[in-house]
Amino acid sequence: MTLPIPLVAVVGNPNAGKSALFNALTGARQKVGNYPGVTVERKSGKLVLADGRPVELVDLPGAYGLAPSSPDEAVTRDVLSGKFAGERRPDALLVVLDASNLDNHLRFALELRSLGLPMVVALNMIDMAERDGLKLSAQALSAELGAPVIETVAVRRRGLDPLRAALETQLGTSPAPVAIPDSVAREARRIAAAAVVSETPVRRWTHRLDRWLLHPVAGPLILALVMFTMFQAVFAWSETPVGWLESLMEWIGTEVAAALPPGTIRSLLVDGVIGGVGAVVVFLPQILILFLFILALEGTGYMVRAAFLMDRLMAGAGLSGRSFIPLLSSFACAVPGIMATRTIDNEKDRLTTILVAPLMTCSARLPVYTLIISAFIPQRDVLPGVGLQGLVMFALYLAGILGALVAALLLRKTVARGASSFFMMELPKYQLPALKDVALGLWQRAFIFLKRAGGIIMVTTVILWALASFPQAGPGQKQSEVSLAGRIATGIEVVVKPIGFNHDIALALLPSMAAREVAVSAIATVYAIDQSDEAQLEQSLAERLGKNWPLPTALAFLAWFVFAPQCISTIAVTRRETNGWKWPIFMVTYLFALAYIAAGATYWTAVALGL
Ligand SMILES: Nc1nc2c(ncn2[C@@H]2O[C@H](COP(=O)(O)OP(=O)(O)OP(=O)(O)O)[C@@H](O)[C@H]2O)c(=O)[nH]1
Ligand SMILES: [Mg+2]
Repeated sequence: MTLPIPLVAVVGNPNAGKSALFNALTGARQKVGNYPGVTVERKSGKLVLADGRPVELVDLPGAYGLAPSSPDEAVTRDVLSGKFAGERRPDALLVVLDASNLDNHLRFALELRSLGLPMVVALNMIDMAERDGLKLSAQALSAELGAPVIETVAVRRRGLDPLRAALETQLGTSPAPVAIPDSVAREARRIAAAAVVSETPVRRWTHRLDRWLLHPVAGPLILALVMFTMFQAVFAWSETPVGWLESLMEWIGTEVAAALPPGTIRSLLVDGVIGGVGAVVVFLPQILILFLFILALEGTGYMVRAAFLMDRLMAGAGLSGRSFIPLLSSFACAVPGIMATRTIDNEKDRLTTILVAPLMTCSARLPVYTLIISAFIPQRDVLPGVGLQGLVMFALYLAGILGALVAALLLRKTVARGASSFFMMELPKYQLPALKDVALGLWQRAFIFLKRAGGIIMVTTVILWALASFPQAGPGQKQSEVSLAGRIATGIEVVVKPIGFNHDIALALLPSMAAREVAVSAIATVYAIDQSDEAQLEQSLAERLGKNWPLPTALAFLAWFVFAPQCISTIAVTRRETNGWKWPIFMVTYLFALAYIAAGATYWTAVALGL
């Protein structure tokens, strides 16, 4: 009687609850070792069957199938096929399935049947499935799979006795190998559907939608389409309300100008406050439309799916899915985004996320992009219903995202080297977004934006107005060149001329460090101060820009704003979150370098193309 005790391998997809079940079954009788040559733990333990026979249980790394895509999965495959040196081939399998995710988990089970080993299936996490309103039939599943299926809740030790009993009957049998079906996914879906006794409609709909929305090919395409539609809407829906706000600002400006005698005070109010800050405020509708989309998508449960889809892409850039939420909130503003990185426990992951967060297009850039796009990009459809302006906006956001992924990849290979961690998220059920949440979110966004306009943007614009108004130009001189601001700009212009920037832009660069929107109010103010004749007042800022700037310059300016660290608050919060000046200085340097190169490349390409 020196036969080795039977070896049973616990197999299944990652997160099926294999380790939880293994622990519940083996209790204290566990041993931890290493698989020779690989850094994967070998956990084994003893289990005593009802008849007193001992069995050795080994907990294998999670895998999605027999074709390995990672070293962990290779260990699992090799152990199962008996090719792993130093490990004997298991005598039976304990296959663990997540009941609430059955169609995905069944794929591996269908492949495992081809091994011809005795098999017992643990239908685990049955508690989660029940909570979700899903009732399954273990018998039906057992009939389909040709193996005993036991319902378990590993963390509550539910179903352990029937599991041991099933192992007892299966051990020693030798089932014939079952060929792997041609379409494993389809067969898995069929079996999963056959095992469903009842299901709440919400769960059924969630499942049906996810089949498309999380599909490896269709999913990312749909995500791109959703984003694309969002930017089309930002332009298409905002035209009328922006027009109203523009007329309102113009009316206030005319009334105030008429009520006051010409002079410094009138210029401060009309050119600085109303002309400058007003030029930013008119973009409120666009910001609200953008956030209407983001909030509504969040409310439906789709945003988490977007994170799930992005996870693979981000892993490719060395970021984990955990970075998604901080990066997503950076679309509103990099400051809360960088603060949200505190949820990332891996230091290198966190640093990388902080360093690339400013590349996500924050809402402060929206007025700048919109102004330049409406001034230079013709308002026409490239395809029926697909506006060119929205397309350019989409491209700018995409450029920021791609820039962030490439930067992350490079940072991960250099200053922030290290392994990234895997992230598992729970996908909520789909629902209609709560109107109240969306309304509240929009109100908050509007409030933040108007507070910025009345605060930092107004203060910076007024300072700029003062610098741009004095000293006053004599006859034949241009105010924007003689003034203090003008002279500073002439100095900056030397540095930015090679990338196609003009005096207007040079003047806007410095004050827009306070808040990016100031790029708009600064140019508006300087134009307002400069213009002598009333006829020019009639033109919108976009119209005037369109006449004064060459197209390559405008495009270079856009490229600059995609990458430049044009914001002091972001630098300050980076200093606070990284405890020192090293990383903020690094960030500012690489982003300015990137912006300079991108703007220059854009300018010279546009010039070469004769635009
Ligand atoms: N509610 C519930 N949670 C469970 C159950 N079984 C496991 N879990 C939880 O699910 C998570 C994953 O369980 P693990 O046992 O680590 O899963 P695993 O299959 O070993 O995962 P990998 O080792 O990554 O392949 C843990 O948080 C467990 O506590 C269950 O039956 N019900
Ligand atoms: Mg495990």
